[in-house]
Amino acid sequence: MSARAIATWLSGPVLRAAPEGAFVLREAVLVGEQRLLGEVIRVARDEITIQVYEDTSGLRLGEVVQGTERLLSVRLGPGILGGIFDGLLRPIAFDPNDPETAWVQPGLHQRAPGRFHFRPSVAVGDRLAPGAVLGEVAPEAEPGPERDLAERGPAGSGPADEAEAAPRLRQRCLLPPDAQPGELIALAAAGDVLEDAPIGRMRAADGSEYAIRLAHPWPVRLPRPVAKRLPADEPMLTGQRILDCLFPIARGGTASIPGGFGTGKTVLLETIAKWCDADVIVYVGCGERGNELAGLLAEFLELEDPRSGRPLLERTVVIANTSNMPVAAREASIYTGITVAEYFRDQGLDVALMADSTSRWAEALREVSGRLGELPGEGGYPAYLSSRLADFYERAARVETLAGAQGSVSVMGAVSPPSGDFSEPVTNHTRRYVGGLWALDVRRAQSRFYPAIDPLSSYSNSVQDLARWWHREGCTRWEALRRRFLTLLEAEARLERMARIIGRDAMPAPQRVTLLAAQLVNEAFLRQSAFSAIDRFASPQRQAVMMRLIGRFIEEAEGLLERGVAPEHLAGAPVFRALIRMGEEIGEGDWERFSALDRELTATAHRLVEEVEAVQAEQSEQTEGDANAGQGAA
Ligand SMILES: Nc1ncnc2c1ncn2[C@@H]1O[C@H](COP(=O)(O)OP(=O)(O)OP(=O)(O)O)[C@@H](O)[C@H]1O
Repeated sequence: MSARAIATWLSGPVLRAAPEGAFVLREAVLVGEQRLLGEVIRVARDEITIQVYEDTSGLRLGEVVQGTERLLSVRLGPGILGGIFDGLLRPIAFDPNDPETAWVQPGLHQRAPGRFHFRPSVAVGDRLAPGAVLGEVAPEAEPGPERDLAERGPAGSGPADEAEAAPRLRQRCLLPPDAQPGELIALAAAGDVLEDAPIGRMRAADGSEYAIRLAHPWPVRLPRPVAKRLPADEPMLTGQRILDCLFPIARGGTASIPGGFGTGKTVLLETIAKWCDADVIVYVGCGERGNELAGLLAEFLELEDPRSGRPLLERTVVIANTSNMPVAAREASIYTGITVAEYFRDQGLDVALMADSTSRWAEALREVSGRLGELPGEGGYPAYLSSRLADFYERAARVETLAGAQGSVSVMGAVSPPSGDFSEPVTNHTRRYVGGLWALDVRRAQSRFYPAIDPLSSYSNSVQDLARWWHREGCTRWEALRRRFLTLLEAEARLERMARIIGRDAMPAPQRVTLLAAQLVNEAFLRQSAFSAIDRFASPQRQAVMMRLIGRFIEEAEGLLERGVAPEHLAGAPVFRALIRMGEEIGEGDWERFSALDRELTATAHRLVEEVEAVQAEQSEQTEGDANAGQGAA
């Protein structure tokens, strides 16, 4: 019999209750007649404290709190993919064409079990370990050919311009990771089944039997077990040049995106969600404005998956907890998001999780902590803020699953520091747990330079590991060019100050070359509009070609300087303008135009040298003539 308790104190989403029976920490509870979902967050001898994840406005003292004898869990199953949920994985009503639901509506009911086509890959009599693959699952409506995700195309192969859509992706059904190992004693034949209906039976070593289903519950705060963690040595490609080439993260890596108001956090996360080379996208909208999220959902509904030609939403899970939804549920949405991501990872998939914004989650922690009367730490946040952030980011990894497949969860979290102050606690603590920092700069955003990532305060810890990948892909100079670009950008920051004082023209020629090269790196490479039809995505091949071309320009500019060509001559040449515009104008696969640009650069360099040599020859002829004339006169 589950325990019950009587509410004795209420404050917003937090309540205290006198227990009648034993509760355990993190147990899910149902509060009051409305059976609002809550979680036990503190257990004392004669009092339990509960955080309620739903609107508590109607609650009164004396309400009954019913224990459930299980930890706060979500039901994971194939029906999640393509869905839009609240923080507790209940479906959210959203249809942009229906004015009633065009606004994100909080979910009130549990997800109804979906019907799926199950094709077993094991047989009765097989001995199965936890996490074993039982078979494949496809949507009932579309039993046609599916795409096996293990057979996915080359990494970052870019948008599919072929008109025909690839088959829908195929999911796998697993024995839950906490199931008892044993023998499969019954199994349904291939056919359509409800997610919740038994598809077979297992007999454990102790003789006990249990049913297996397509869906299984999992406690959100408990990381799902894996066989082992693998080194993160493959990039998580985003299609954004500044990220993939200057501040890359690995599959299974983490990045934080701190940025002041309106600097482009949401657009950047959305762009990555659309173009990154993950199999499954989990997008957690945590405490963001409802209309912003509704806009994102409407866009996702329409968006075609560049990899398959199918709707992007089909391989996306959106977990939305807008600012008008109960504040405590932000915590649930973060843990639910990462649990869902791990569920797909365990099927041998690469998952990218975007959380926008972790600051709203931290604010929720602060609010709940305040109501609990806990001693406030830095910035009013609870002392455990740092460990909560660590718990979240540490669940990102590239792993070998229990079934022996490889999968990964990469996590990218936006941080919204008040007044853009990066020394505030959430930004500061997050920095300690992430492998990459993509710092958004207000000045860049104000000058509409997007993505507004500041190359001087951003970093990546994975450069050396990923350089080997670029090398294997044929871009052997990736690391050297990356270093060159960053050195130029640093030098530019120093020289700009001097240029403002004495004027650019008064600077020595080598410094003017540095400024010119840095201008090209910025304008041709780092600037990349999320809304440009051609440039919103760049494949690694296109990034490598552009990187090499800019590298060539820098070498030519330096070589020309030695031959006496002033940088202004190069800046005035049509090839410089063409290079600046190449991202906007030369699309994927148009390698011939890039080669033509390369040839034009060589031709321009020759022409400029010839011109200078002609002038120099003319000058020396003139000097000689003057000297002869002088001698004659003497
Ligand atoms: N990569 C980009 N390409 C083109 N435009 C961009 C890009 N990033 C941001 N913008 C422009 O900047 C505006 C603000 O961006 P966004 O809403 O993402 O900022 P934010 O940091 O999420 O804001 P908030 O602090 O309100 O959450 C966008 O509406 C868009 O016009």
